[in-house]
Amino acid sequence: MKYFDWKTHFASLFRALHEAGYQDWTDLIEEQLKQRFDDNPHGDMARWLAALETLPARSEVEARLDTSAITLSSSTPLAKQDQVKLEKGLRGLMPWRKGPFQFFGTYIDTEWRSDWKWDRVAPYLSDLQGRRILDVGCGSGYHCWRMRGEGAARVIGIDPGLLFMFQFLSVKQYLGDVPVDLLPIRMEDLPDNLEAFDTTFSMGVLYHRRSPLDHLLELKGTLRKGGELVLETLVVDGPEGYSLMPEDRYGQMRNVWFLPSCDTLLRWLDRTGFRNARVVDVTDTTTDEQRSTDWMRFNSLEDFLDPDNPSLTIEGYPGPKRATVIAEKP
Ligand SMILES: Nc1ncnc2c1ncn2[C@@H]1O[C@H](C[S@+](CC[C@H]([NH3+])C(=O)[O-])CC(=O)[O-])[C@@H](O)[C@H]1O
Repeated sequence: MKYFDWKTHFASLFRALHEAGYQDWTDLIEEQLKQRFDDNPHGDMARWLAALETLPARSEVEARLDTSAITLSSSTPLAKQDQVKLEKGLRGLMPWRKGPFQFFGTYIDTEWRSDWKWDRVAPYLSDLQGRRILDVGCGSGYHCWRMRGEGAARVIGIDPGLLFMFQFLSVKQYLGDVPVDLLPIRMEDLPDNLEAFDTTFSMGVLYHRRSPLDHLLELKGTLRKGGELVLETLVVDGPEGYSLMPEDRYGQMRNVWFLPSCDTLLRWLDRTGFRNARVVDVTDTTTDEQRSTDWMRFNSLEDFLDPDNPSLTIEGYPGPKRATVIAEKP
């Protein structure tokens, strides 16, 4: 079994947390990472590590973090055998869901056009320059890179999906010591009331939580006073107070619990102590934004909608519509 040297990998994050006075938090994360990587390693980890190691070394890498595809380039062209290695390594990290990315000319057309979500959210954010940011449920870290591209001082993404972490590392290993990290942990694993972040994002996570109000309270606890919450989630049409709980799956997704109306969502934010909550965007998710590609060959949104009426999910619920809400912690 190949060993992932997580202590070395996360050393600069641990150092930064320690310097910021978060020693308890560091100890807690170290314990969780030890469990994930040493005590109970995922069965595919050796394969993912091998894929990562297959990626060819490159010098003088330049990154563009402010364009629709996170783009890595270098001044010297890739030799033929390195091109083969690059393709093999990146293919070894499939399925690629959140992106897109561009690795030295190889474009990863991910299942999701995550850049479209970013374009909907970004115009409404407080300036990210110099901010400390938490991105809960960050997937491959695509949006974490975009946040850094907007000048964030430190970005921490958390997501329990380990393949996402290896996809994230495929970018990060070319960039050296950048203050952007992805921790493979869940929101519930963070200490309560960290009050450490200027902006916390939770995009695409609330409907996966059985207890959405507790999720909002947990998010509030991560923010400093005056910090900003950016919440994006599935919503349904309906009056204040209304929310849909699917009988079982929603659009074939398991673990979908509450889909509130926008007004209900605003009330939830108000009742959990946020201020100035406002809906800044509501958009139907289309099969142009979420679809199967050469880099994610499983079924996608088109297969999860009613073939006779694509405005409904295959289970007969209203099709996916997502709202973005911004609010402050008083
Ligand atoms: N308890 C949890 N704690 C942390 N993460 C979780 C938890 N439960 C699920 N996740 C993670 O939240 C992400 C939700 S996807 C949104 C990605 C990105 N934010 C996007 O907006 O494109 C949306 C979707 O696929 O439905 C997944 O990567 C989960 O592993």
